[in-house]
Amino acid sequence: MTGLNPRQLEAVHYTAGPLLVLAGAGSGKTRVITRKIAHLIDQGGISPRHICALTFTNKAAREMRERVGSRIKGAETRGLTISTFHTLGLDMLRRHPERAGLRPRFSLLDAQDAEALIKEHLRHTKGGDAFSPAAIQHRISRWKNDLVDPAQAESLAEDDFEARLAGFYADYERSLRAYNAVDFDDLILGPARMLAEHPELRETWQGRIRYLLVDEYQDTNGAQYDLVRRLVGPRAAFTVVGDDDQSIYAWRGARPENLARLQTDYPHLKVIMLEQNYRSSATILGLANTLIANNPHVFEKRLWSEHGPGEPPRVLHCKDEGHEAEQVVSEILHLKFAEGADFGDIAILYRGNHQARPFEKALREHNVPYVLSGGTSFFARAEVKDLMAYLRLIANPQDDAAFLRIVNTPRREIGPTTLEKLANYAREREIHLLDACGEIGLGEHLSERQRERLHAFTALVSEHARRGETDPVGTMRALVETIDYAAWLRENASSQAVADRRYANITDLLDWLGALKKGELQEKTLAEMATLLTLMDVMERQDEDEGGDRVSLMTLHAAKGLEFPHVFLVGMEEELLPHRTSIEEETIEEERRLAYVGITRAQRTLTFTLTRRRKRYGEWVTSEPSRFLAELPKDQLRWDNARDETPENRKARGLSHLHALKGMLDVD
Ligand SMILES: Nc1ncnc2c1ncn2[C@@H]1O[C@H](COP(=O)(O)OP(=O)(O)OP(=O)(O)O)[C@@H](O)[C@H]1O
Ligand SMILES: [Mg+2]
Repeated sequence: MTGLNPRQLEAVHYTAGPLLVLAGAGSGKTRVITRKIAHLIDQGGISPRHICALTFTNKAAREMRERVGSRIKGAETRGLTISTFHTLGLDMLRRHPERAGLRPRFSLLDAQDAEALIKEHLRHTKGGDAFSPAAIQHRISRWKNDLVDPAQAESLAEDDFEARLAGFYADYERSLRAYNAVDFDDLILGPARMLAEHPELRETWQGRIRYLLVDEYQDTNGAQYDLVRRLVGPRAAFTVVGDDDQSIYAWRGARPENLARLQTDYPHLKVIMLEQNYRSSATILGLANTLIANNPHVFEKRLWSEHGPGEPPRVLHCKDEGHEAEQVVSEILHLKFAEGADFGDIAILYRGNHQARPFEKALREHNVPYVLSGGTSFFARAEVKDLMAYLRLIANPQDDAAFLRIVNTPRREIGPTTLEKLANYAREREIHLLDACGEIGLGEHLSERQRERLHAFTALVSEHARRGETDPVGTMRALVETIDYAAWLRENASSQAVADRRYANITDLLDWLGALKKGELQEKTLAEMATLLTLMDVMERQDEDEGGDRVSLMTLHAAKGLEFPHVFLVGMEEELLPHRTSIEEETIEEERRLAYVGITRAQRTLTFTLTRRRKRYGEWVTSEPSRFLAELPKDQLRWDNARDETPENRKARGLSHLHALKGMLDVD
C-alpha cells in the first residue's frame, strides 16, 4: 500500500466498524475508497461479489472502476459492484418489481417525460394553468427525496396551496402506477421502501453487500441516507467519504447534515480527517481556502499542500461573451502549442449549460477537439425522442413506453384520466396499451368521444406500420407531415428560431435514417431498424464521455470529484456565479461552495474570466464582477486586461502556433 499517508492508511485498514472520512478537496478521499476496495479483496478476504461502492455520476463510477482495475487484476474483481445510486436502485427494482408494486418490464420516465405528464394533469384540472409544471415536479421530487408519500404530503400541508400541490402529487403517482412506470426519484425511493417493508428482502441484500462504500457522501438526500442505512443493517460495515464544503445539491434535496446525523445514528462511528491536499499548487489551494472561510462550518478542517506556489492564477477581463470565448480558446492554443499541454488536460467550467454555446463555437472555429458533458445529446432532445417513439411504436405495437410518449404528442385531447383507465384496463387483461384501445370492453369505462380519439390514434399507427414494411423512411417522412409536427413545435417553442432549430433536428434524423437505409440497414425491416437505432442511442450516450485528447466543457456540478491540470472558470460575474436565483433566495453559501469546487479542480493553472457586458434576452447588460473574486486575496491574482482580438494579432497568434508546431516537429 504505497502512495498513502498514515491517515489514509488508517482509513483503508479500519474495518472494525462504521467509518466516516471527512476531508477537503483533493485530499485523497476517492483514493481511500479505491484502495480500500482493493484491500478488502486482497487482504480482507471479502469476495468482490460482496463489495459495493456507490457514487453519484456515471462518469465518477467509470473512473472509480478504472482506478480499482489498475490496482487488481480483472478476474479478481468479478462480481464487484461499482455504480451510481440510481443504477443500483434500478437493479434492485428489476430483481423484485413485484415488491415495489410494479410489473416486470416497467418503464422509466426521464425528467422530460415526468414534466409532460404533470403538464397534462394541469391542463385537465380547473385552475391548473396557474401552476408551473416545473415547480410542481421539483416539489414532488423533494417529497420523494424526503420519503414523503402523497397522503403524508397532504396531511403535512399548511395551506391551500400546499394541499393543491399534494393533490397533484397524488394524481401523478396514480398515473405512474397505472402506466407501470417509475421516475428517477423512484429508483431510490422504491428500493428504500421495499427494504423497509420486506424483512426477508433486507436480509437478502444485507447478505449480499457485506461491505459498502460511498463517495461524495455530503450529497446524499433523505432517501439515499435511508437506503444506505437499510443496506448496511445492524452490522454497519461501511466507509463513507465526504466534504461538507462541497455540498452542492441542496436544491435537489441533498442533506449535508447527513454527515452529522451519522454520528447520532452510529455512536461507534469512527471519524478520520485528512489534511494534505495532493492536487493543487499551494497558491490555488490558498485561494480555495480563503474563499470557503467565508462560509460557516460544521467541521473545522485545515488543508495544506507540499506543492510549491506554482503559476499565479489569472483573471481575464473580457469585452463580451464572444471575446471571452475567443480569449479562452487563444489561451488553450497557447497551452497546447507553446507549453506542450494535451487538450485532455484542459477544462472549461461554468455555472449553467447555456454558457457553453459561445465556447463551443469558438472551439469549433479553431478546430480544437472538445467534449461537452451534461449537455443534451442529439438523441436526448425531446423532438428526436418523439419521432423515435413513433418509429418504435410503429415497429412494435407492444412498446407501451413509446405509446405513452406520443399518444398525446401532438395533442389529441387524450387526457391523463382516459389514459389511466386505459392502462388499468390493459393491465387487468394483461394486454398492451395499443391493443387495448381497440377492445369493445373499453366502452364500459370510457365515453364514446374518448374511444374515438383512441381509435384515431391506433388507425394512424397501423396505417403507417403497413406502409413502413416496404418504405420505412418515406413512411416516417409522411408521418411527420400527417401529424403536422412542425405546427406542434411552433406551438411549444418560445420563438420561431427555437422551433426551426428543433425542426432541423427532425430533418437531420430523417436524412440520417435515409442514409442508413441506403447503406448498412438496406436489408432491414422496420422492427430491426428500430432496435438498432435504440442501441445506437445507448451507444452514443456512452460515447459522450469517451476520453480522447479533447478539451472538457462542463458545469461546475458535473466537475465534482474530477481534476485537470489547467482549468478555466468562466463567467465570474454576479447573477451567473452566484446565480441570480440564489441571490434572490439568499442561498449564497451554496454558490460559494460551487466556486470552491471549481477552484479545487485545478492542479497547475487556474484562469478566471469575466465580461464587461453580456447579452441577456437580446439586450446588452453591463456585467458586474462576482463577489467571490473580491473575496480572494488580491496579491495572489494577476488581473489581465484581455487583448482585443484584431485580425493582425489573430494572424500573429496563428503564426506563433505554427512556429511552436514546427519547433515540436524539429525536436522529434
Ligand atoms: N497519498 C497520496 N500521495 C500522492 N498522491 C495522492 C495521495 N492521495 C491522493 N493523491 C492524489 O491526489 C489527487 C486527489 O485525490 P482524490 O481525487 O482521491 O481526492 P478527493 O479527496 O477525492 O478530492 P475531491 O474532494 O475533489 O473529490 C489525485 O490525483 C490522487 O491520485
Ligand atoms: Mg473525490
